[in-house]
This record gives sequence, C-alpha cells and structure tokens, in this order.
Amino acid sequence: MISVAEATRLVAATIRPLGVEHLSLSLTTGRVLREDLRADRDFPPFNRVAMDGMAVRYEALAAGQTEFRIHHTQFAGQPPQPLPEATAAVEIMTGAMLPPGVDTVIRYEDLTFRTDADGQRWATVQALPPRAGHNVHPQAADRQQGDLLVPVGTRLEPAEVAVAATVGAATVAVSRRPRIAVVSTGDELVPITEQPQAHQIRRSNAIMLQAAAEAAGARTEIFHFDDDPAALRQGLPALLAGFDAVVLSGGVSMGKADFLPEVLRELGVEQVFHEVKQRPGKPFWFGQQPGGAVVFALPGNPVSTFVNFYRYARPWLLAVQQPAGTSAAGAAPVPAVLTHPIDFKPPMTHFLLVSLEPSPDGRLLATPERAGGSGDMASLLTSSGFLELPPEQEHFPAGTVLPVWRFRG
Ligand SMILES: Nc1nc2c(c(=O)[nH]1)N[C@H]1C(S)=C(S)[C@@H](COP(=O)(O)OP(=O)(O)OC[C@H]3O[C@@H](n4cnc5c(N)ncnc54)[C@H](O)[C@@H]3O)O[C@H]1N2
Ligand code: MOO
Repeated sequence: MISVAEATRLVAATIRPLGVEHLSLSLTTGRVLREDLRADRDFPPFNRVAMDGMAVRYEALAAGQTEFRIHHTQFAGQPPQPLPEATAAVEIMTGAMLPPGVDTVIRYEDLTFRTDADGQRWATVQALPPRAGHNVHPQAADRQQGDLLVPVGTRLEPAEVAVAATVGAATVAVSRRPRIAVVSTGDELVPITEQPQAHQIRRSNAIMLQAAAEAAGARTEIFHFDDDPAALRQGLPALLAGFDAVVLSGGVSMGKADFLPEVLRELGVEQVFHEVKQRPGKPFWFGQQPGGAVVFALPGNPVSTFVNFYRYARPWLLAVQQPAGTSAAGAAPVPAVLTHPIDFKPPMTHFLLVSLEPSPDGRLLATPERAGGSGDMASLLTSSGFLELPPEQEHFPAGTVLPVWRFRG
C-alpha cells in the first residue's frame, strides 16, 4: 500500500497537455487559453470623453473665460472635427473621441445654455473643473498597444472573454476538453429512471462523477457494466482506446464480485497502484493503458468515490487542460483552521468532511461534519470540503491549520 503523497506523485506523472483547438470566442468560457492575448490598440484607444457635456481648452478657463460658443456637437462614433479658435467649445457625448484643441470636459450638470438672436448656442460654466484633462479617459492610460493582457494557460472567465472581444480575438486557441468515460459497475445498480427493488439502488455515483467531471471542463459519456468479467472484457477496450480517461466506481475491493483490477490487467492496462493509505478510499486502483486512457477505478462507497474524485481525478482533469509550464488556478487545497479537536489513530491519511465558514478575522474555519462513514452520501450536502489529516499524527487539537480540498465555491 502506498502513501497519499506517493499516489499523488504517480497520478501527476501521467499528465500530458491535451491538444489545441480554435474556437469562436463565444464558445470559450471555461476553456484554457493556449495563446497570449495582447492589446492590439491602446486601452483606451483614443482620448475618450467620460461625461456628456462640453469640451473646452483648460487654458481658456484658467484665463477667466466662463462663456463658450458651441461650434458643433459630437456624438460617440463620429470622427472628431477641429475647432476654429481656442475659445470655442464642442458639445460632446460620453464615448466620443476628444477633438484636437480641447482637453477638458465639463458635464451638463455644471453648465447652462442659451441661444442668441442668430441662433448660435452658448454655454456658461457654473462650476469650474479642478484640472486640465478632467472627465477625459486618456489614450493608453490603462494598457498600451502590445501589452500582454491574458497569458497562455489562463482559464477564460467572462472578464477575459470581454477583453478578448475588445482586442478582436474572434477565434481563440484553447485546450480541447478532456474526453472522460464514466463507468458504474455493480449488479445492484439500476438506471436513475427506474424504481429500484428493495435490494437495489440507483446509479448515483455515475451521475455525480459526470457532474463533477463536466464542472472541471470534461466532456463525458456514461456507461454501466454488471459484475460480470465477460461483460467488462467485452466493453472496456473501446473505452480504453477512445477516451483520455476512464473513471470507474465500484468493484475494486476484496469482494467476490470485485473483478475490475484483474480484468483491467488482463486487458493490458498497466497497474500503477492499488490501495492507498487513506480513509475513505483505500481500495483506489489507478493504471494506464499504454497509448490509451488513464484509469481511475474509484471505490464504490459514494463518499469514497466523491472524495477520491476531488483529491486525484479533478486535479488531473484540470492539469491536462494546462499547457506545459502553467498550472490550474484553484486546483490546490487551501489552509483552514480546525474548530474542534479530532483523533484519528490509524497510520493513514484521513479525509475529513467539513463545513467551512470565514472567521471575523478572515481565516477559513473548518468544522467536522457528523458523517456516518463512506456510505453516508447525505453528509456531502452539509459539507463544503474535506480536510487532509496527515498520517503521522493522531491528535489534532482545535486551532490546527490543515489543507482543505473545497468542492463548493
Ligand atoms: N473485506 C474487505 N471489504 C471491503 C474493504 C476491504 O478492504 N476489505 N474495503 C471497503 C471499502 S473501504 C470500500 S470503499 C468498499 C469499496 O468497494 P468497491 O469499490 O469494490 O465497491 P462496491 O463493493 O462495488 O460498492 C461499495 C458500495 O458502493 C455502492 N455503489 C457502487 N457503485 C455505485 C454507484 N454507481 N452509485 C451508487 N452507489 C454505488 C455499492 O452499492 C456498495 O454499497 O469496499 C469495502 N469492503
Ligand atoms: O473507501 Mo472505503 O470508505 O475507505 O469505505
């Protein structure tokens, strides 16, 4: 049996970056960027008027001029026209390009207007702007043309999509989604659309794994096999050849119907390890088909399946979407403070379900859930993560800081 640290290292050793695909920007939210996005123009690209009102030359105000002849009106989207003299003004709208010869914008709220007998409009300044350049967002104030805006390896969220749109990245290079086969095994399992008989249960693990894998960026298909070596031998090869990873639940411990390790080995899948010094999830089996899929055969008890997915499979799924040299944001555990003492004697890593809340001083507080073991699926509803208690320690006093793997935002 190997340690959690060793299992983590062996799983990580199978990580290879997935290929690249070019997608229309509107389809890229949640994808990992495989190119740098740079500013094709300055941000903003021109001196941008920031308030509706009137643009003047600040020198004229400084010299005591308070009434200005409106030479013309300029809307956003219109090319700017120069002013004939330094004492004239342009009535101007937010988003317009500031014309040459003026440098300051006074908003409508600080102006009054009149029209003279010749039909000429005049504006009188009621409140002086504090400085030249007021209410103008200067060209290149935020970023300069050529600046790196979003580096390769970033997971695209709406903010990155907005910036990509503004630099005209209509098609973007992103990692393709990992293809995952989710497989439930067991004679007792019925489809979730069926009413189970007294001795049966629904295939909830497969649906859980599908949801969790899709949330980590994967494209999934669900399969089911009964506890029948012939059916496994017949069905698994196509999955091992056609997917990046096969995630199975059940059939990996000591039971007389736990055929998976043997069948997987028969099919040529190289066993990397079987059994990890951890609770829950000791019977975890991990292997790789040469030239084919990585195989996560997770123990079937629902909390075991869930915790092992988040501890091993999710980090793997996120990592294969990253180009070499980058790492996924949010894939690593964060520190949390244990609120109640915990004793755990066996010399193994203990994954402890906890609820999480921030303390008044901003630390993350982890309170152990009263869970009924690895079959207590409902305990996941009131938990937000699991602490990783290291194997070499038996007593964990309240106040101990430990890594927590979060499975809720
Ligand atoms: N003699 C021993 N027995 C067991 C050991 C052991 O070391 N020695 N380990 C125990 C541990 S720990 C676990 S965890 C389970 C894991 O067993 P398997 O991975 O072989 O899982 P199954 O026996 O097939 O199922 C266990 C449990 O989970 C339910 N299950 C399975 N798949 C699903 C699914 N898709 N949806 C919902 N529920 C599922 C299944 O019905 C069983 O109740 O073994 C212990 N035994
Ligand atoms: O994975 Mo088993 O829970 O350790 O029940």
